[in-house]
Amino acid sequence: MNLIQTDMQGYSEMCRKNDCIPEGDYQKYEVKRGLRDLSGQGVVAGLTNISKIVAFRDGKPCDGELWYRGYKIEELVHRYVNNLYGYENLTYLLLFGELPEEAEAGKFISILEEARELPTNFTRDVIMKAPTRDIMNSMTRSILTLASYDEKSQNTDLENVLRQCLQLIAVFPMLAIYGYHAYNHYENLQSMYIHRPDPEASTAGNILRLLRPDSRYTEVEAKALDAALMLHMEHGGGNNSTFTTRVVTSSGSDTYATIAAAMSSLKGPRHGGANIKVMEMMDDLREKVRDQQDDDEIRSYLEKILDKKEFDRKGLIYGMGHAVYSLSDPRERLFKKYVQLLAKAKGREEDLELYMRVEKLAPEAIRDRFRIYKGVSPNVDFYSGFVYDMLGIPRELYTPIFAVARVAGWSAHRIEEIVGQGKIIRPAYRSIMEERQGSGDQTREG
Ligand SMILES: CC(=O)SCCNC(=O)CCNC(=O)[C@H](O)C(C)(C)COP(=O)(O)OP(=O)(O)OC[C@H]1O[C@@H](n2cnc3c(N)ncnc32)[C@H](O)[C@@H]1OP(=O)(O)O
Ligand SMILES: O=C([O-])CC(=O)C(=O)O
Repeated sequence: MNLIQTDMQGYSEMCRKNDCIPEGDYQKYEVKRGLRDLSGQGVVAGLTNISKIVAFRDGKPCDGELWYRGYKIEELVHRYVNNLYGYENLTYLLLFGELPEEAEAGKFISILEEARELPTNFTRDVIMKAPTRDIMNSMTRSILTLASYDEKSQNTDLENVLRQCLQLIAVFPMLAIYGYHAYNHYENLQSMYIHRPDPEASTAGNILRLLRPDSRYTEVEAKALDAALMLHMEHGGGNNSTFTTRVVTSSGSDTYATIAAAMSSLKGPRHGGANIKVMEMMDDLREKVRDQQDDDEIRSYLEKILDKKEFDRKGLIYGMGHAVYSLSDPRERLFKKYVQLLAKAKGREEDLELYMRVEKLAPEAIRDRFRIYKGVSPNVDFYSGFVYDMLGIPRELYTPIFAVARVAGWSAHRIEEIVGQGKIIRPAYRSIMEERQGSGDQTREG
């Protein structure tokens, strides 16, 4: 161990020297960094019928739009917000392409309820072992281990994959929350309780039920969480975790390995992991900014983040910016309405005011620093952590709750990839390597 540690600095220097690609080479070879051009338009990697994201109209940045299977997200959320089972109805929509009639929705909900069961002793033998604060890792381990309990784990026939996806969708809340309880007990020395899911409750209701010692929650709380799930379920084929799903599916890999890969992508702080980072950043801001009503002081703190002098020194203001959206992220706008309602109900108006100041000041600070051709605005995760906090959900579960929602979108994309019998996804990396021996033909792709 010591030997490994002492040598790391020297090896790192070698990596920095030999892995550095000069910035200008991307322009020279016309390679789009991050597979996107300066205006945020991505390299088109596939076709999908599942959802659509709009950020430009007639070549100009516009307010963002998100559509699931032909329906605007605003319409879907308004339609289902009082239904309590919005997440389940939209899972049906994403997977099968149609909104379910009432009876069909009831049947589908019953299927999910029946599937909400873990193999015998799975909680004791897998979830409780080696507990970790990193619940995304704990869930990923559980997902991979579930394969050992499935006799048809490797079978990629559509019917089997659908069954596996529905089972994973159903048990994701249990993997997340039981993983949290194990961590909270063994690492935080708190009491442990493992509630069984309530067959009469929705996914959102069950998350709150499994989490709380007394299993109680209000209808308003379940509706707010259901709305959060609906907003996080799907975001096109190109987002990092869904693209991972499509890439791994295209190699012919099994459902467990594919979803585990998507989990590993989602947890990154530039993707789904941003929701925890926003909360930590806001804590840091509260500590460092003396007058939280002073815009100049807040702006100066945000600029220090961009200078890598504050917070995690990565230079990022979390919850801001998006790879595709320009003027706005429609999910953030919708979320804000719930935030306002909840903040009033929970007496958190002061916190909300601070969030709204950062929401206004951060895009200005980023715009002044970077040449962002498409504009920068708050994204879906700017407010999501604040909502979860008001619902009493611990931070360790923020990204896992995103995963509970997004596994529906990943499943839809895995199925679309399988039905479409896509080719293996294999883009090229242009090699700028210098040959050191012999002459031979120059290899142009790697
Ligand atoms: C569910 C989701 O995944 S939503 C996104 C959640 N992620 C975050 O909130 C993390 C903070 N935001 C970011 O890191 C970025 O905005 C991303 C990763 C989401 C998108 O990044 P990009 O595609 O590079 O965005 P864009 O092309 O508009 O950025 C232009 C420049 O502004 C920078 N920038 C964009 N957003 C931010 C930000 N929030 N803080 C600091 N710099 C930023 C980019 O790093 C980029 O710099 P570069 O030219 O030196 O590479
Ligand atoms: O689309 C993206 O790049 C990230 C995102 O907002 C999401 O996955 O919901």
